[in-house]
Amino acid sequence: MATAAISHLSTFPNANSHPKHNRGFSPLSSCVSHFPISIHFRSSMPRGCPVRCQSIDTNERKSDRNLLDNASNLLTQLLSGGSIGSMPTAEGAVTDLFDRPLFFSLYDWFLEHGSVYKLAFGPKAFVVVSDPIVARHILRENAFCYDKGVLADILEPIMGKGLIPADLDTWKQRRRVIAPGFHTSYLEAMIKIFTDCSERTILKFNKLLEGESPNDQKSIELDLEAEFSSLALDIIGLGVFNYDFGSVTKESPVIKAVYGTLFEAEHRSTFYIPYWKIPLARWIVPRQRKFQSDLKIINSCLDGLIRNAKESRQETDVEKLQQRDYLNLKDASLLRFLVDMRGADVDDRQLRDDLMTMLIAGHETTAAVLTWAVFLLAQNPTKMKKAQAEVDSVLGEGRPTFESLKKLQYIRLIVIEALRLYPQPPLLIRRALKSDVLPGGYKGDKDGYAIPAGTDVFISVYNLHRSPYFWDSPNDFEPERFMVQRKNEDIEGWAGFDPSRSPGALYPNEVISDFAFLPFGGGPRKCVGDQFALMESTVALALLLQKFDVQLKGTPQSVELVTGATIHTKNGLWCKLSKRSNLHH
Ligand code: HEM
Repeated sequence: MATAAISHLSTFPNANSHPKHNRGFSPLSSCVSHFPISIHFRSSMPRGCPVRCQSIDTNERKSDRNLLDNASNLLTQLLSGGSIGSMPTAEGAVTDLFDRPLFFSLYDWFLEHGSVYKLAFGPKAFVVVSDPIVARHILRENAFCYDKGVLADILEPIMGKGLIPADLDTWKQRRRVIAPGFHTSYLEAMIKIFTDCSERTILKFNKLLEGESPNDQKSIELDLEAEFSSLALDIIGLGVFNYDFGSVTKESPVIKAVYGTLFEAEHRSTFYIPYWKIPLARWIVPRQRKFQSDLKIINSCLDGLIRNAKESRQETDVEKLQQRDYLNLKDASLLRFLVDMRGADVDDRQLRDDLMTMLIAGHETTAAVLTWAVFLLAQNPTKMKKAQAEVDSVLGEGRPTFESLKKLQYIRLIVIEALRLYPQPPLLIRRALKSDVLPGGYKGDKDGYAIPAGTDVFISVYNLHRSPYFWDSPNDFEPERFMVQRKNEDIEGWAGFDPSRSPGALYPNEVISDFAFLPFGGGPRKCVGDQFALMESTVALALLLQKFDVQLKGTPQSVELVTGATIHTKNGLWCKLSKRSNLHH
């Protein structure tokens, strides 16, 4: 049996001032919970473990166990958690949850207990999955045996019946209508929007550089996480409902309301008691009153946009809609598509839920990808230079197009590698609607593991992406790893990496890797915006590197991680930005 297997994908032959830090909000206000979790686990990273989470000595942890942990495990055995099958159990863990982000602890227990284990947590137990074969079973093969569990409860007040929390009937209906909206001509038109918005950000940086002391100023210090957040907000507004937040350059009540809502989503995902469900809480608790008022501001903005789109409706068949001349349309947005589609009439409330869901789902996730890509590149100057050389040779000083994106292979792989090391969200959440038998997975029980209806499952994408069984040097930043093809010969039930399973794919995905790489989930609930987000990140990163050299302001260790759902920094990604010294156009 091979111990370590395959980490590589082949080349793709066919692939030819953010509210949180500078607008007077709390540092958490930018931290969108795309898919939040109902356990409080916000914390800083362990000292000396900034980027790479290594396993902590098990004995040391066991001796640290305290009463709380033991009591919690006893409870788990006595109550519902004890009824979850025969799998290994991670015990004595509760204190770990408070010291650092949950996904770090889940990684250590994965190495200790294997790729399917039970996490005893007070009266509840969760099954933690870190194996591609088991993930494939839950997400694809038996997908409709699971729903989103606690996630849906938290998101419903914000997203209503949008795709992420929607019940199965609504989901089926809306997914069929929304997914075709992300067709190729739409994505090509979006590249122009990604470029326009990125250029606005770059102009701002240039102005800051030339600003106060035009002669001396060689570099500026900036929180790039905040800047990426503004950029991603502007892009999602234009792409989804043709609304320019203009947040790169200004503040507005709507922008503040968006961040307020995101802040509340994160708060809810990390707070034990859902006090907001108590009658009258929404009127009495000040932060709940603020949340209601933020929602009202966003909703009335979205309602206005829906009204306008409906007034100018031109009803057309889907095929005709996809053939429109997107590059020259004044409004190429998804809202236009959804409103104009023949036979897809929905009430305004549903449309608003759809838009809100995409606004939230597509904003901080993409900002996080850019943040970690820069964080990783800044620590690897040779790779940064290699990326810049690619941008110079493909783009020169020009703007990206769909064609040039195909040639920016290294930039695309940097984006992908950033998503491997920092998946957003690091955990996928499911609840079993019926009893099920999970496969044992690699090195697991051959008979699998029976779980009863109601079992909460975490698929740890973080563990999958850093699994020593499926990746070489799993904690290293190696975008090149995706360019080497190797076949799996040793792991039964896992098909290995094979790009021919997804011909023409610009980016490695879960099909090519047979669920070892899951940045956008998989199966029927897979992200609808994956190509949008990947192209957006590629364009923004390419344009940044075209113009600037980036260094971290402090040490990598000083960048502390926190997570509500996306992995983000505690105090911003402070960088030094200077104009490229090696421009050779
Ligand atoms: C890098 C950026 C992004 C990442 C990492 C990401 C990740 C994900 C993941 C992992 C899921 C599956 C969740 C699950 O199975 O529980 C998902 C679902 C979803 N994402 Fe994204 N996403 C990103 C960007 C976007 C964008 C730009 C949009 C829209 C414009 C979007 C819209 C959605 C929607 C609507 C769903 C729910 C799909 C369904 O249940 O049918 N996402 N995303």
